[in-house]
Amino acid sequence: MNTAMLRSVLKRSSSTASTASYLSSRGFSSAPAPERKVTVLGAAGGIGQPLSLLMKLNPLVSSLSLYDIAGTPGVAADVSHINTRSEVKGYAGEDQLGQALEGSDIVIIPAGVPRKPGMTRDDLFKINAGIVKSLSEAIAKYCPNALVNMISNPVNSTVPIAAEVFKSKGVYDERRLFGVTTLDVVRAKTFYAGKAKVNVADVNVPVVGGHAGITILPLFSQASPKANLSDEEIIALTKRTQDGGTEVVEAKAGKGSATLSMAYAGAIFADACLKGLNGVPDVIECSFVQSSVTELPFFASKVRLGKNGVEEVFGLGPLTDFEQQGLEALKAELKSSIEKGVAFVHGN
Ligand SMILES: NC(=O)C1=CN([C@@H]2O[C@H](COP(=O)(O)OP(=O)(O)OC[C@H]3O[C@@H](n4cnc5c(N)ncnc54)[C@H](O)[C@@H]3O)[C@@H](O)[C@H]2O)C=CC1
Ligand SMILES: O=C([O-])CC(=O)C(=O)O
Repeated sequence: MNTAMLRSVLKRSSSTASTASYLSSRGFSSAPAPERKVTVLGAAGGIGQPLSLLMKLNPLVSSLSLYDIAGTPGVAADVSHINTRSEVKGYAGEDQLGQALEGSDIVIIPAGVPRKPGMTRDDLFKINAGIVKSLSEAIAKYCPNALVNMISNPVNSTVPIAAEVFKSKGVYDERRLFGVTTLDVVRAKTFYAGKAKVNVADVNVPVVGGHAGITILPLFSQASPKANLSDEEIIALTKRTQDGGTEVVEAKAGKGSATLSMAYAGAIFADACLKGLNGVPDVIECSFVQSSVTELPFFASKVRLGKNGVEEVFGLGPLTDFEQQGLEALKAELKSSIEKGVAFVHGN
């Protein structure tokens, strides 16, 4: 995939018309893009490898730093031969983590264990909470101003863990911490396009709430282009979006969870963050961020990305009765996942 092809892929998947028009009419190919360092933590993993590939294809990246506990020299050597803008460096093991992070504008975190059939995302907490805590401590030390894109599950808890670590180190800026929920949006768009028989490239669907089971709430009433779907079809689409991760976990039958679609979604979200940092106007994506949209301290909704990360958190807009019920139903689980993350950092 050359730069033009990548741009066309990103254009097609953009959640906003303005982002799409930026890509088509105001791309950085003619004007030099600023230097940007992107670091992937967990770069040798199932998500990390294809995500590193996609970030290597992104012309907005000048330096690509690939870190894992092992295996990164090979991934970095491989990816580094691709003839695109960024310079690639691989770092393996904790003593190289500082170097990997220093000067990062964006840190993407797909480090941690994935689900096996029968597990919930919360079952990953035991292992991943500790991984995310120690990586967040390193980010606080080496690149406290970076935008953090949290992919590691359970996102509903790992984002609050990172927030508490950053607070404890005195570097928390709520505008710079994101739970990556883009895969929920990617799925909602795909499933909606199939059911509504519309061109998937034209589809937009906001997905709000969190990133696990019923906390994933797609707002199909706000989907565009409009389609005349029955209540039963909307219920089925909602359930399929909520269970999208489990669908992949079961199909992989013990060999992990979504990696390729997640790498794609992670690349879309990081690209949006880069554009925001670079001052591109009206870059809007859904993300799990600190929020006052509901009474919960973190919540996924549409956000506007800018030079400092989150510039604006959008409200939910008008909801149908079905969506309103879904919103009320998700709150208890999301609240307890957030509290579990906070409690983990404070040792209780
Ligand atoms: N937010 C989302 O929508 C999604 C999140 N995920 C989550 O992403 C995570 C990663 O999934 P996969 O890539 O499939 O798993 P994987 O097991 O294939 O890769 C994880 C990588 O993390 C590395 N790692 C472990 N501890 C580390 C540490 N302390 N520092 C740096 N790297 C470390 C491992 O060495 C491995 O290379 C899982 O928690 C999974 O549940 C997966 C799909 C979607
Ligand atoms: O389902 C999982 O465990 C991985 C994930 O978050 C997703 O695919 O949405």
